[in-house]
Amino acid sequence: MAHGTVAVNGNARKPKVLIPEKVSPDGLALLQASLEVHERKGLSPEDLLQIIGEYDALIVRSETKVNAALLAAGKNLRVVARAGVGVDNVDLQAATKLGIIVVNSPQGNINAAAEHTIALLMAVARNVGVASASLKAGKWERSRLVGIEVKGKTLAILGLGKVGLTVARAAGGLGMDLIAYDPYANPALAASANVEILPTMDEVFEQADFMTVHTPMIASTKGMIGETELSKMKKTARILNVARGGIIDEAALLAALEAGTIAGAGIDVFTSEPPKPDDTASKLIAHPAVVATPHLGASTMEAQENVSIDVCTQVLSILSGQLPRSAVNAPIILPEEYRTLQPFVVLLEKMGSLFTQHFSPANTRQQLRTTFDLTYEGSLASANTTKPLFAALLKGMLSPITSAESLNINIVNAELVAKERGILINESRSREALEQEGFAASVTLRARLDPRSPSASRTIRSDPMADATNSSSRKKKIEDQVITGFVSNNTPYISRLGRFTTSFVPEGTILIGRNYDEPGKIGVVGGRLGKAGVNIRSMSVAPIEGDGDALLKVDSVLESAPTPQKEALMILGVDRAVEENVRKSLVTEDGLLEASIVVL
Ligand SMILES: NC(=O)c1ccc[n+]([C@@H]2O[C@H](COP(=O)([O-])OP(=O)(O)OC[C@H]3O[C@@H](n4cnc5c(N)ncnc54)[C@H](O)[C@@H]3O)[C@@H](O)[C@H]2O)c1
Ligand SMILES: O=C(O)[C@H](O)COP(=O)(O)O
Repeated sequence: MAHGTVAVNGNARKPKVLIPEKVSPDGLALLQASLEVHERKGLSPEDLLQIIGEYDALIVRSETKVNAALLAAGKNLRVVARAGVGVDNVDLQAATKLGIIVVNSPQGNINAAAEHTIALLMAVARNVGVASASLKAGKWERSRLVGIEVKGKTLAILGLGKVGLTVARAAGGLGMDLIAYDPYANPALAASANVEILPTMDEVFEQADFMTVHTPMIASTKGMIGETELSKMKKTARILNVARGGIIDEAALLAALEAGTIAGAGIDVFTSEPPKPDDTASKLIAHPAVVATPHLGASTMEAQENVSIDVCTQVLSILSGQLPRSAVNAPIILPEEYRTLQPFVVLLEKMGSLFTQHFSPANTRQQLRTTFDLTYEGSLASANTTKPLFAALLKGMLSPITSAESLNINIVNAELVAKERGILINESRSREALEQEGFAASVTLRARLDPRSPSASRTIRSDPMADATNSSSRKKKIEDQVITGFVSNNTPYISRLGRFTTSFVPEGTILIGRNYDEPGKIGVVGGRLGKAGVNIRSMSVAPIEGDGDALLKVDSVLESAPTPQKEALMILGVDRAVEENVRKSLVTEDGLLEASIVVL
């Protein structure tokens, strides 16, 4: 059915859309012809709950709390559109369960957020806020309000994604030197913006005259700038946050400003918005060295026009049965492919996430590899399409480092997203039968060390010989970052991880430990986990792949070990999160050589 009408009790009616917040009229105008558009600002949550049942679409910004109760009351709701990026105010899980598509506008306000960052940068450098307040109070304080210039100063960018790069280009125009920390940044894009990517966060904090934060707000970035990080900054340094409240620990920032260990801050976002009078954020806002704005990053006429047109176009698409451009929770797989590919979609998503978490820079002290070989083996080599598998792998790879709203990956946009992120995945098919292994199909993901081809983000080779021909010349360049998986009885399994053969279900919180293959290791690890209140639910021990007796020769750290020793991998499913100090406590002479925690 077209979006012109929907059938209610056999009677056709125009679909209805509710807009309870200020959304630019430019997009709403697109809806008027075919939908009944109701702009109803100032509704209480109770009012909203009362009327939501009448509507087919809901368009919001960040203030409306689209919680599970509201979604459940929305009997006719097919789409919730967020006119902006952040979907923190939408219960995504509940929406997905109810089959309601949530869309957003991931690009529409990037420039506005970047320009706002530059506004805060200049305001902090030149005391614009204090000076304006002082003048309005009838004072003329020229000597007290001497500022600094930004030209020639070092701007450190934490998170070199869409906003971070736009800030970099503008700040480069102001004559600033640019450095960044972002383990997952696209090096080519960084170089094109004259940004030097530094390998550690410490170096970035030490060198910054100005630091600006543009990471997503996810578990790994929450409070990532605290007392320790701030103490590494120059006393003359200033810090900016136009990303999300809570990435910088507000109490630590206030303490650093009060102690004079940093010189100033420009803040647009807060842990709780609007901050309550007793919140630390309110003390921060009141501090004379702080320039603060009430979450205005996206508040420009242009950005509001962009996001409004973007989401309204998507509302029209969804109501007419088409795939939207930026659905936060859209299905990766079309119904007709569901039966055959769905279990492998799950496997590939898990493999991608496992790759990022296990082989992440935190564990290996290396950057995430950005060129991969993905081989479909056995019956999977004859699949009509591998697009959903490619999309699932990419989604899995990015999920541990990306907020939900930026993770809108589906079969329509996966290749483009990979290209934007600088991730090159070469797909190939190998029809060799796998029957002897006990399952019909498997998938192998292998990271490459060799220089990457800059052109395509997805290439497919169906000739298995192509791999064989090149394999010997490439062998030395390919390192141990390999994962193989298969599906049995609709359950995904990992059968190889790095140099180790294994068999485990990638599900829940898993501790992966590499150790010398000696008695007593499991006892040591189990004891230390037990002491920290962590129960082991499942366990498997994996020898080195292909040759359980192989001696350790490959790892550079261990090459320098006095006598080569056998190694094994310990894979423990645990019942709760393992704190960083507990993980570290496992890496000792009598314990593990290396430990990573992954959540799958
Ligand atoms: N104030 C506003 O009104 C406003 C407007 C738009 C966007 N935002 C916020 O700005 C932020 C950036 O948005 P974006 O569109 O550029 O996102 P993005 O996903 O394009 O970029 C985020 C970058 O952060 C990097 N990153 C992830 N974890 C990291 C870590 N631990 N250390 C260093 N880098 C890490 C990622 O690799 C990525 O390059 C988001 O938090 C977004 O919600 C705020
Ligand atoms: O997530 C976003 O898009 C920005 O933070 C802006 O939010 P807003 O639409 O409430 O201004």
